[in-house]
Amino acid sequence: MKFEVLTIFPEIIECYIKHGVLGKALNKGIVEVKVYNLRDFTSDKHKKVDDYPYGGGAGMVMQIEPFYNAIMHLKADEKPRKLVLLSPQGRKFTQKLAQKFMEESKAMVLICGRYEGIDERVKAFVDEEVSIGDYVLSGGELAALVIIDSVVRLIPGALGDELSAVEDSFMKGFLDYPHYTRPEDFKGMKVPEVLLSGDHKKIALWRKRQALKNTLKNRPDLLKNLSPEDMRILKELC
Ligand SMILES: OB(O)c1ccc2cc[nH]c2c1
Repeated sequence: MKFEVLTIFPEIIECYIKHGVLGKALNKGIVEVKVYNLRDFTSDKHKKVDDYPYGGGAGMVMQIEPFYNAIMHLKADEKPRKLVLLSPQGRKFTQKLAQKFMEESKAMVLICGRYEGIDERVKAFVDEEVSIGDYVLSGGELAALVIIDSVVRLIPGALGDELSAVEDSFMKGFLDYPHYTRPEDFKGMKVPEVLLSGDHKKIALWRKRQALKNTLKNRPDLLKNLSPEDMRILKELC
């Protein structure tokens, strides 16, 4: 899987991808990330990427030319790639969309805007417009990193423990169960006895009950299409 990121702050992307799961996946050659500075695709000596909005209003708007030049540069190799614009107006990014991107795209271009937005005409050159959530961000770089991180975790072999990709919350349709590790007693805060019991059946049931309890409390919207067994457990909790 190859990601090509268009941004005016390449260091934001380059710094993050060196660490953790992404760093390991890069070292394994499972994923490649190339970052392009939009300022390298400008034609003036000041490497200008924004200008005042037509029609007036506060802030600056990113100009189309650097985006267009960068996209044409990438497309010159005529290889297929999905072009995704990160934008507050985009469709909501979900685990399901991450799975779709991983399954359908060998290469993705993640286009990061900043300022008050980008020239609307850029959208004529992209395939999708995606938002990671309903909150104000300073730019698309964080959204691009969220997409890269969540898609890479789904690539077979990207994680040391394949199970953790399946165990990650949202994959199962509800939130994760609580996790504990040593020490067993921290200032009187003890690890639940069941986790020390060695009874894997009991532990699995406890974890499922806790996951459903957390989901019911914080994200009841996720509680759809439960199995009859999960529904039975949920009813016990209500
Ligand atoms: O909601 B988002 O995912 C998002 C994406 C890109 C930009 C650029 C400026 N604010 C943004 C927000």
